[in-house]
Amino acid sequence: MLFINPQWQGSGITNELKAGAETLKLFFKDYKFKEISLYEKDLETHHNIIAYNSILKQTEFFKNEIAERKLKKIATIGGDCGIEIIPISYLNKIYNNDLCVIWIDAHADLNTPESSPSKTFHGMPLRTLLGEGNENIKKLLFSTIKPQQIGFVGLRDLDNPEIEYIASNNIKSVLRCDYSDLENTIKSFNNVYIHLDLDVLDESEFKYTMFPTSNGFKINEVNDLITEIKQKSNVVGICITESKAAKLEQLEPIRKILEQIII
Ligand SMILES: NC(=[NH2+])NCCC[C@H](N)C(=O)O
Repeated sequence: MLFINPQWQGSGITNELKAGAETLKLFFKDYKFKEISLYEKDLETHHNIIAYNSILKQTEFFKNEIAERKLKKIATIGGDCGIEIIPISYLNKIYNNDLCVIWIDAHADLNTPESSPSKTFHGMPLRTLLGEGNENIKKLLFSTIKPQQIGFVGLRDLDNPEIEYIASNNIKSVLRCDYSDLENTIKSFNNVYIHLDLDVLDESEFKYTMFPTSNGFKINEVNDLITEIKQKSNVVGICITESKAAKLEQLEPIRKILEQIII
């Protein structure tokens, strides 16, 4: 099942990811997808999270859409990375924690509301999934994950508390975009979830993200990695986030990657 979740409120005060999701809807117009409704009121900061009430509501919308279907696989297009807390916690629950989460991203998204420098929720979803963060948001999770379930690929813009969390919890983090570096982590589980934030790509390859930066991966490298993970393991979930491309032609260079969403 393919979901399009245009949640942008987790990325801060501009709604460029909403336009990004509109473009992605056009890109995927021939596929059957379900769009998650937006709730764009209540954008004030509470509990150290920008647009707190709106994020709570959107998370609830997504949760309800997933809870009423008996899905074994979930594919999602964002929106911001904050949407991940629902499909990952759902799949982790139905596969009894036998789920490896491969997080291909320039950012670790491991902030708590207190440690976050920006107070934007898209920097917090993984820490939330690990069971820390805002209580009301945590109540919406289907389950929580453990640090050993995570494999980071391509982190290059971290906050100090994230660096400390990764080190003290011994989380696997590789800097090359190469399956062999991840093989042992993936093979410890029977099921895999792939998270792809498009900002892991080098800005010269794709710049339509909220944080385009240099020293990123090439489109082909990321596409090959996803292909290999799909060939060698049971991918039960995938999500692609943070595109603000406002025109279809801006998505053309990443067509192959976007088509990987079909699992
Ligand atoms: N999903 C993202 N693009 N996250 C960016 C997070 C940036 C920064 N680490 C923060 O927490 O504010």
